[in-house]
Amino acid sequence: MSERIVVVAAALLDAGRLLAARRSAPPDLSGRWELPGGKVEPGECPEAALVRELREELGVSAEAVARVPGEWPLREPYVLRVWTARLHPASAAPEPLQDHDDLRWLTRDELWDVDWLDQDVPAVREVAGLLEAARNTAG
Ligand SMILES: Nc1nc2c([nH]c(=O)n2[C@H]2C[C@H](O)[C@@H](COP(=O)(O)OP(=O)(O)OP(=O)(O)O)O2)c(=O)[nH]1
Repeated sequence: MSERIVVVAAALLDAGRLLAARRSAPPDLSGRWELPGGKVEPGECPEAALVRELREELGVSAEAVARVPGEWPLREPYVLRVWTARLHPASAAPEPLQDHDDLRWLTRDELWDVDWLDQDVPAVREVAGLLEAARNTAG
């Protein structure tokens, strides 16, 4: 039986918009859009991994807010878990420093304008529900 490796990804939210990142590698994923993140290292807690990946990949200072319910299989042995996250007030703006070549802040109505990785679609659907609920609460 193979060990599962958790990939943590951020639904980084700001003013009702979600950050989408376009992968620049590897070739089979490049050009497709994902939630930024990466593999949890041995002994690391998932929220810390998320903060580390966001710093390395986007140059931001951010924090995990809440787990998005669900877990989605990626290619073996990886599984995807998603947290909502927010930028700290003093954070730099995200830049595609590593693994990505473009970033977009998407409103609820723009969420499906990018070509998400197939395996990310169920996770993005969950996040869409959260954005919808937030919009309804905000009136
Ligand atoms: N970060 C991220 N990875 C995803 C998503 N969807 C998806 O299939 N993946 C895959 C791509 C990779 O095979 C794996 C995570 O790899 P990564 O390259 O982001 O992880 P990492 O930063 O820890 O990379 P490395 O240290 O191995 O170079 O999960 C997603 O939404 N976010």
